[in-house]
Amino acid sequence: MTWAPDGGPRPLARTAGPGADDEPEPDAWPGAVEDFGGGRETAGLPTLDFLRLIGGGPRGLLESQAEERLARYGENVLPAQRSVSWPRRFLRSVRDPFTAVLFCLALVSAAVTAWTTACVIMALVVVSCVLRSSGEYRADRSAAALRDLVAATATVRRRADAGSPAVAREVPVDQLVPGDVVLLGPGDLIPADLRLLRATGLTVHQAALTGESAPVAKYPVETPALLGAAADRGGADRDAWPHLCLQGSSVASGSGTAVVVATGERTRFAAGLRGPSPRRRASAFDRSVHGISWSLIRFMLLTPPLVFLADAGLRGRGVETLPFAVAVAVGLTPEMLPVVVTTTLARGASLLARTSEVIVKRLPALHDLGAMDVLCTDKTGTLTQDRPVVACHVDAGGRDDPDVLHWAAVNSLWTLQLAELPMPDALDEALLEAVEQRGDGLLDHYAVAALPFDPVRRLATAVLRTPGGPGLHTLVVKGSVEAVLARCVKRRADGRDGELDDAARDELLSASTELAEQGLRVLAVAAAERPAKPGSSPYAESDEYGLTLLGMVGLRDAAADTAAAAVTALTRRSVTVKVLTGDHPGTAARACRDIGLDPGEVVTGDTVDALDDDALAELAATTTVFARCTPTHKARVVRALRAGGHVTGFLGDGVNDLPALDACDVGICPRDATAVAREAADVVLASKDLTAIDHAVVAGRRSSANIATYLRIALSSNLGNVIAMLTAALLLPYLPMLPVQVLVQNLCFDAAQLAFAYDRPAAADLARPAVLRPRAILRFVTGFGLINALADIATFGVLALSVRGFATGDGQAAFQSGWFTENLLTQALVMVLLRTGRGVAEGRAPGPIRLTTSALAVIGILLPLTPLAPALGFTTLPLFYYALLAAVLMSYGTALVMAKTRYDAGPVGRQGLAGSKP
Ligand SMILES: Nc1ncnc2c1ncn2[C@@H]1O[C@H](COP(=O)(O)OP(=O)(O)OP(=O)(O)O)[C@@H](O)[C@H]1O
Repeated sequence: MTWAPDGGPRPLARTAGPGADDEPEPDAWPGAVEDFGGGRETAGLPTLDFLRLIGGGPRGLLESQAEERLARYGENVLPAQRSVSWPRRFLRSVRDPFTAVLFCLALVSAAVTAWTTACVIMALVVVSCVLRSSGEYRADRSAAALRDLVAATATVRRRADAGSPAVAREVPVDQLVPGDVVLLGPGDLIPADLRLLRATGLTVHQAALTGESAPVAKYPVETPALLGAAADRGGADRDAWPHLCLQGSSVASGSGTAVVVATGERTRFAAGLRGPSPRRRASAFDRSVHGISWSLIRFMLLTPPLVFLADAGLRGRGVETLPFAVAVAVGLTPEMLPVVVTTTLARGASLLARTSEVIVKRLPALHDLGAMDVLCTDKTGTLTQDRPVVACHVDAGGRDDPDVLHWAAVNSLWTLQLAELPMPDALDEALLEAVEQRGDGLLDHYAVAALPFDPVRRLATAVLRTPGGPGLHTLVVKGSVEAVLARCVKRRADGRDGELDDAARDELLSASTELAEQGLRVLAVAAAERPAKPGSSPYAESDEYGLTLLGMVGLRDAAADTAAAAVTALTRRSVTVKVLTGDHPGTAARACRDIGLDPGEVVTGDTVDALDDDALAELAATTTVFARCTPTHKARVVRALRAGGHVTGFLGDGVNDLPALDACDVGICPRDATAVAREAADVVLASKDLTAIDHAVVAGRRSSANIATYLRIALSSNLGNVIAMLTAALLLPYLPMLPVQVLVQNLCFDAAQLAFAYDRPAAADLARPAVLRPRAILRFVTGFGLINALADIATFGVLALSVRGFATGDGQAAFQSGWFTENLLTQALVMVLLRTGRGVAEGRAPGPIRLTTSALAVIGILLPLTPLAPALGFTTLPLFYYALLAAVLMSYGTALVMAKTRYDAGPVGRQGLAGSKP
């Protein structure tokens, strides 16, 4: 990394574009270019020619020009953010694997001319797709509305009219137009395709474009010779061109001023979106819900051939049983799972936004919040207020020395001034404020170059013209004690410079630890005077050597008001909180103690570097605080925790948290986080109150519990029915239910179960991480499926007693009607009794559940008595049957309650949704 004195056209230097003085008026350059796509010809033009071509200038557009261009080129919105049309939405839901399997089963039925079965299955497909697309439409709309609340903004320079000065102001990113001049600082998203006019130590993350994880240096290129070289290096690949910053990347460090060359769908990022979308890492949601779905689909596909073979082998039936076999497979399918999942998550997310101001940007993240058992968080700005106040300033001998504060503030002032950062860092602001209060003049110095703070190097440097020393430059460096000390050879104590031997270094390190243990953030300040470099040779990192340590500044940053309450609440919910910070181990440990979190033994980034992935996973499981972490360390710890089987969340607000936010299962950030953190996070906390995370966790668990309830009840009931149906099919000379009856029953049960999206789960389900584990669900389904099958088989007995001609074909319609009624009634019973939230504390079932279970029971009893009955092959039943059926239902209900009580007290039940690990 290099930087330059006195602003010349050099890499990473504060390099001036065409100055404000020689800037022609915008009207002299009519916006004549239709294609701002940054093609090679335009990107290869010298800056001034390019600005002329696009009708812009470094002082920014006039507001009227910006309006015109907005009308002409449209909003700066990516095609993927536009709303999806209804036909596309419908087609997308058809692509769901459950729907695809149903579709295949309908085709099989049509192939054997079982038209009624085929039609009913198709009706099921259409109902499920319509419900799913409309659910998704509502979910997308509310998610988009929620996302708008945290929409990104960009800092642009615009003028009210030709005579007015340029004013930097925030505009929503979608209002940016070609020719706008944008200011960039650390943590900013690159809001469109940009060409740099100036840059200071600018590096960008462009992993989304190139997959390259390390930040890449960017700088303006103006002279034809340099431009030619850059173009040759970059070739057709514009990501590699140093003077172009492309949408989809973000600022890692430094600052810059750039002109917008392409917006919306003309950006390179938008072009990439037209191809296959990049795969997101598999989250906890993908692993559980998708895992369960695929196990079921395999099971469903196996069922028709098995039923068909059993019927053919044991009863000698032929191809006529195929529609029945298909109907049984359909009966086994929880085809409403996607609808229940979407409705449950969307409802949870919108409730959360209304009640706790938590914005869930990606719906499955709500499930992942509920499943999260470890929350990693950074310290500054999340657990602390990020409003530091200077508490002390000492020289390298430990004596109070205002000069140290003075030089630290000089460094802050000039790194901010030269870097033209849109927003100052809180530490720099605190230093400047402290000096201002003392009435100390900082402008006696004139800086020639600066390298703003970089969280990886943990240093910021300003180069000043040495007052009264012509031909001399003074480097003023501030940063973490370790980073600064490593570049020092002397120390200044009591106004005198002395050698810095190993003993003195150790002494200084322990002095900084002492300050840190008092909860202070510590900055070391150093300086060096040396001959000025000639204008053409830029300063580089390698110039930060041979410094004299001036001393240290301690700053106090109080704990965030609600941090302690949030940690207590999360611990109570069995979520382990871990802190990953770039700060000093002592400061981190003290900050933890201040909020009631035992820091244990603090591990530093150096230790992380020394461990392989397995060893790190082991250490991460038992460590509470990782300090002196670079962004890469934070991401490695998060990945290690995930590899160790933990569903891991990350709460962070800065550019140094970006890799960790990308690596975790669910990324969370506060609303005033940097734009890039807001973009990367799945969940945004809109209020300052950190306990909102606890509310979000509860909402996630509630959603998962409701999805689990649906799965357990749908699958156990379906399994019981299928077992009983197969038994009956093998014993009876006719089918126990006509295919159409199986499908109607299935449709009614599916519709009733949509109410589970509105259920209120048991308090115990909200106390632990809610991971949907296929094995735990399967055990439940097998046990309760068998009880259900027994109830069905008992109904055979009842039917055998009450229906005349039961064993011969004469009683077929009555048998099938009786069994249909029993099926719907047992399903209603199961829905009420197997819900988790039916304890005294939870009160009555919510309205939608009461309504749909009642409707299910009423349809079960009345449908065989309605005019529709003959069309469906039903007939009326003797009253005696109903009396016996009541007895079966009572016994079944009692058996269910007893089994459920035993299950809840057993090892799997006690673990709640989590069950055993898959
Ligand atoms: N503006 C700055 N100028 C110079 N040094 C800084 C500046 N900001 C932070 N530092 C130093 O760099 C260290 C690491 O800072 P970094 O921003 O990576 O982490 P943090 O903000 O302290 O913690 P967290 O990771 O919890 O947000 C700090 O402890 C401090 O010594």
